[in-house]
Amino acid sequence: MAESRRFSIGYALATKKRQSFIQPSLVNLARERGVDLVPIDTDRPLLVQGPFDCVIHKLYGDDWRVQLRDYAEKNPCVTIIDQPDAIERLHNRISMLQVVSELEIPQEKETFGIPSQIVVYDSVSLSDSEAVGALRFPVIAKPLVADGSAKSHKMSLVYNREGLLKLKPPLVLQEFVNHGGVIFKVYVVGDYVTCVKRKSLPDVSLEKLDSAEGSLSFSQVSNLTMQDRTQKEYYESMQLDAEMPPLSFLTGIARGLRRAMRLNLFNFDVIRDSKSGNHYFVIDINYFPGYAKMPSYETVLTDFFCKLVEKKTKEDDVDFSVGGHDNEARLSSSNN
Ligand SMILES: Nc1ncnc2c1ncn2[C@@H]1O[C@H](COP(=O)(O)OP(=O)(O)OP(=O)(O)O)[C@@H](O)[C@H]1O
Ligand SMILES: O=P(O)(O)O[C@H]1[C@H](OP(=O)(O)O)[C@@H](OP(=O)(O)O)[C@@H](O)[C@@H](O)[C@@H]1OP(=O)(O)O
Ligand SMILES: [Mg+2]
Ligand SMILES: [Mg+2]
Repeated sequence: MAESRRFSIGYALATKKRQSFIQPSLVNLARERGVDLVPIDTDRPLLVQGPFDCVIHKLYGDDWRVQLRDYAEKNPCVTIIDQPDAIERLHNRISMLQVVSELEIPQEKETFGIPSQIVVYDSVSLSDSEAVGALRFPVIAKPLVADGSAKSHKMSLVYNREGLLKLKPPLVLQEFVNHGGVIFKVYVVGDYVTCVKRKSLPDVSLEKLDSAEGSLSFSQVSNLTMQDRTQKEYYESMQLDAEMPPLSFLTGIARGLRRAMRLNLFNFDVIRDSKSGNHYFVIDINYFPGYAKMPSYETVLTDFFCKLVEKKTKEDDVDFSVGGHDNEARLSSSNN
């Protein structure tokens, strides 16, 4: 990167996300390496802001989509990370995991899939034996829409049919898989992939299943803050000895997902089936997750920003903007 040339990356993030992601340590490191991180004021039209070399964003709603589309049309050289249409797939818990089922990756020692699940659109279907008949209890009831609201993270562990009746569709009923209480969060930043362990829901024994009544509500069990994670109980209650899945296995899934979804910034949650030991389930994919909780996030993100702007200067002829059609080619070329 030429020393005199500086690059500007605009970020459009909700307040909570801005507070966690835009840390001085990230801003300073990026600045030292020639990249200025510039806030986008969401109360003013995007079109009058900038100039930017690149825009990163995590905002919901049609207004933002329209603004981005207009901006990209007028600024075709600005790289938009990521395309709203591609992000949209992650706002529905069925389309989110569909992409996992469609991945064609040779599976050897370690195998993966998604838990059995059905979508329920109305309360009548909750008492319909045919609709729920094929599911094995316990199940997790998840709101169908994953739109970033607190409501979209409210889940219930349901032990039996009775427990289904008080739920509020539209929702996804997904079979609960015993997995030893540990979840693997796989973070993807462009072609960088890393995995961390977090605490998850404990296994449900057959005795518990027989004796438990109805359902149990919970929300974001694995999304603890930095402060929470330094607490003694967190480490004590977690099986720190749980072995990580091989990184090459997770990287294979990550690359497949990145290519299929045409996304650069996401993470996915993986659990290991206690019954088999080398079969894994992908249970959730999140756009622009809590990267500040990822080890060395400043370096990883700054490397990604630098690669983006370097590539942009080298490949000005490749369209990576909203509505562009060359993403696939560009993603594959950076996967090497
Ligand atoms: N099928 C499953 N089997 C066992 N545990 C599960 C299953 N699905 C979800 N869980 C547990 O419930 C938690 C929440 O589920 P999920 O990750 O789908 O919700 P979320 O609100 O989208 O989470 P995030 O905060 O990662 O966005 C998981 O982290 C895991 O502990
Ligand atoms: O800040 P946001 O609202 O984007 O919260 C996201 C949260 O990140 P945070 O840790 O920065 O809060 C993520 O945590 P990790 O997977 O990394 O643990 C994950 O829970 C996403 O599902 C959340 O996105 P949402 O689904 O609500 O849009
Ligand atoms: Mg999750
Ligand atoms: Mg999620």
